[in-house]
Amino acid sequence: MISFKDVSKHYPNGTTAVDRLSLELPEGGITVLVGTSGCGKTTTLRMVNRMVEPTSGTVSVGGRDVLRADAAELRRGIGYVIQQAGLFPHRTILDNIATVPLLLGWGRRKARARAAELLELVGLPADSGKRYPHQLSGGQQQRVGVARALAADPPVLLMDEPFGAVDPVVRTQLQNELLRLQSELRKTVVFVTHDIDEAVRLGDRIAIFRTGGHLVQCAPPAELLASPADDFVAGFLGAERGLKLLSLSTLADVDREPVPADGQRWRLVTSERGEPVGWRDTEGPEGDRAPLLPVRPLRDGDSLLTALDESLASPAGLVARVDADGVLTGVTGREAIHEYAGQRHAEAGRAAALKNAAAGTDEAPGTAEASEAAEAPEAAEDPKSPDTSVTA
Ligand SMILES: Nc1ncnc2c1ncn2[C@@H]1O[C@H](COP(=O)(O)OP(=O)(O)OP(=O)(O)O)[C@@H](O)[C@H]1O
Repeated sequence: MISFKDVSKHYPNGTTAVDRLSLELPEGGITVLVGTSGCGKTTTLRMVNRMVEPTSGTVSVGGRDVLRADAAELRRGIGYVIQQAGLFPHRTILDNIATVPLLLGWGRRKARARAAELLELVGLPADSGKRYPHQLSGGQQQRVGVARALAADPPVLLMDEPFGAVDPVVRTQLQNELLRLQSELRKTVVFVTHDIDEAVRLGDRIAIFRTGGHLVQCAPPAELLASPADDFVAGFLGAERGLKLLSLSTLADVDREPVPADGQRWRLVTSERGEPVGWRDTEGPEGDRAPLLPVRPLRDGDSLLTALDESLASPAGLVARVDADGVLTGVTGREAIHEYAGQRHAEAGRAAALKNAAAGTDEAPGTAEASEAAEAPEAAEDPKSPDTSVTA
């Protein structure tokens, strides 16, 4: 869908912002560009909609060289979201969202109706449409920015640090919203961030750049975490790579074990409806009258990192697992989580090794050429990216 072939961007002052970049961005997936400040992420992003033109090489969208396209037409097919949303201050929220449909000549009524639909899609109340940007919170403005970018249903969405200016709680909400929207809309998204945790959460693939506009590695998050190409990537991913890898898996991936039977030390006490209410130490001096210790029941969709945390907090070393109604369905122990984490790590590492082997020795692991060369069937699957799954 989007492809960079040997693309460089040199500015007249001698700066090389992007240096011989070759990269294929999978259709319908989120590719996150990360790297140190000034490494060329924004320049790369802006070459997609031709806000910046490459000095050499070819950038194409949908098989078409962007330099041969009419710039205005090209941009209508590409949504663009920036930090601080960039809304027009003197237009209402509805009119902000309707900007591109109006430019496309949709007519006011149809454009407004589409804007109202989008307001709902991004989780804003209908009455916020009549307000002006300054009357919304920063997080709400970002949602409007996303709605505006999606208004004409473009196949491509460029997002340049869209959630960089909001607090961590709102940021997590916006990330969840984006993942929800993306599961419905399947846009080809290019997302720039400084935050590696954000990249791991959102990316089907992560491209890591280093100063001077060099792409160092591009791979699914699990593969990057299990097998960083070099010390720079490892440093960028930070400590606790194993834990970050756990955050990519869910509890559904690990088997349930039976709830401890009577006669075992820790009893999981449940309500009449079968909801876990606490752990009781039956071997303590108070026996069956011992006070209950807290339990935090988890569902299949909770991340394994959360599950590991709960297993450490649980006096029994067990996670209480419940169904959608909160009813106990079994438990999972620390050891099982640990064992699964080890396997996943090894699997992702093997996938990266296979890719390197298929690509020859002189390729950095996970660069575009390398990933094309190896579609290994036994590779690790990336849970977030059905379209790009088994990318090896
Ligand atoms: N118009 C310009 N003229 C000259 N140099 C530029 C211009 N735009 C960007 N640069 C330089 O190109 C390099 C890459 O810039 P770019 O904005 O793409 O980096 P970035 O990775 O997005 O940075 P940041 O994370 O800080 O936003 C930087 O050294 C920057 O100073």
